[in-house]
Amino acid sequence: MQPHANHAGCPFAAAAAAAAVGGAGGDAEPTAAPSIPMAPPAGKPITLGDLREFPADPAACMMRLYRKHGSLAQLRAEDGMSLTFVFSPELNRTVLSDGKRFHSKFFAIRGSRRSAQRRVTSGLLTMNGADHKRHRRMVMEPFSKRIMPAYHEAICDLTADLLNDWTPGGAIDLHEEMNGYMRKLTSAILFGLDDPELAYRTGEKIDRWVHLNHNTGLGALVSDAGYLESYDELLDLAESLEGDIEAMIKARRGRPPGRDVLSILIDAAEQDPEGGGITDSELIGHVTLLFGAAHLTTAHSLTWTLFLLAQHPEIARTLAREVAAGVAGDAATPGEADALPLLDQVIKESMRCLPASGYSQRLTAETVELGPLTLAPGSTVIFSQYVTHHLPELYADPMRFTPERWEDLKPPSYGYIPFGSGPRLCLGAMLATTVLKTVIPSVLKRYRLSCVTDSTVNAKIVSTMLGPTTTVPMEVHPADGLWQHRPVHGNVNTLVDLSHTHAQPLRKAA
Ligand code: HEM
Repeated sequence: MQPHANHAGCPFAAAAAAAAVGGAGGDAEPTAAPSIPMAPPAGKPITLGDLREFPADPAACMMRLYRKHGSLAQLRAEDGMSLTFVFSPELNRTVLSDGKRFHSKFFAIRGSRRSAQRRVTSGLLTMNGADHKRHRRMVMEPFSKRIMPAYHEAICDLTADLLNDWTPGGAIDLHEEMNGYMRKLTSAILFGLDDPELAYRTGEKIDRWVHLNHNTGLGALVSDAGYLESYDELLDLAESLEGDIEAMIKARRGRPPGRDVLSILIDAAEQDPEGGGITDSELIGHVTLLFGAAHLTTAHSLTWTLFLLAQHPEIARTLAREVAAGVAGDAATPGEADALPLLDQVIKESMRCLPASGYSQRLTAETVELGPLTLAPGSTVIFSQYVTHHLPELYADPMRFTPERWEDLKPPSYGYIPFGSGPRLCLGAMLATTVLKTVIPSVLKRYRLSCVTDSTVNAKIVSTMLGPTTTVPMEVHPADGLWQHRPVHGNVNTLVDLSHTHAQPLRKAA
């Protein structure tokens, strides 16, 4: 049993924070233990401290390190274990574009070699080099542009169901609504619409499994004896999950090709021009990863975008007008959505201010010199969307939600990375953008949302994903254009500046 192990550079890296602190393990190259310095070596961007500061509050910890050291920083513990952070576009490029020296590693808990846990964690993120390249080409297939219309139909149907359940004058927890919506949508897109209940149940299991991976990782980190129990539960759940997905693979093989991701993947694997295809256990790993990668990231992005609109009434009102003028039916067609400039700016700005993927990480595959730092093989290097997106040299007044900045802003490459960049660029970016560009206009066509006065909205980067840790209470009103700013409490105010937003001017009305 190996609950302490390594992690992936992905929003799905459920136990990533814990694993990052756990350091190299699993089947990684061992990290050489450097001698223990009593004070940081002079001239090096090193802070000596407790590595648990990082998972305790990743955004605050990274911001502290950035303020102290600038774009390269290392947090080093007394025992010599360290986490190295890069924040600038140039250093992001160094780390993200070089898959040979900077490996992705799936999150900690891989299970023993023949366990179901090992197989469900055998997705793209455990692969590097030629293996990753070959599998990525096959896994890419269901996310190509020509397949998007099939998903758009499912997105519209489920959006209509969601919005039919809201009533003007009623209240919702936006966080819960968006999570539930994305669980249904991800299940439908991945596993098909012909057995939505089985698809949804499997989705629920994957969610639970992701959650347990995180808890088990953290439990191991803080030496909580309870983690052993959750580790057993995790292994049981992995077996049950594997059984469900195996049954679905078997059922798909007996049928004409379907339009869900699983069917397209089975097909792509059978036609792999290089031969080799995808084994069933690799398929199980890919599908589990895809679910985890898609669900919470997109749900958080939806929640943050609608929350930020409710906090910025001028922008919401102008966007609602743009939508009313540019969308003929209840839901925007892809063509209509692409012709809404403010919608595009709002989504870009929301993913800049509150990026659903707050950081990701790599492991050095060999000794690497990074500025004045020498990193031994197996060292953890973290890059952060949250910090890079708040660099004042890239984004004026970075704490403010200002969609109109995107009218003429062209950040340098690797300076705006909500979906990562380089050889591991998010495969679902187009799908996630289609979801955002369909759901947001549909909500605005039917409703106006306002935050509940004096409610508390807290947020944190958990398992690499920046999402709410509380409810996000909203009042639902008819689409009457009367958007109002209602202040909220909570630490979301430390992540994005929500003060005086009602007075914020919008330079150009749509
Ligand atoms: C708003 C929603 C999303 C965000 C913010 C997001 C973000 C990211 C980021 C930052 C990475 C790169 C991680 C790294 O370099 O370590 C990534 C990778 C990935 N994402 Fe997404 N993602 C989203 C939605 C999706 C969806 C909908 C899917 C698929 C259904 C998906 C599938 C993947 C996969 C498979 C990878 C790994 C690619 C590889 O290693 O080659 N993501 N995502």
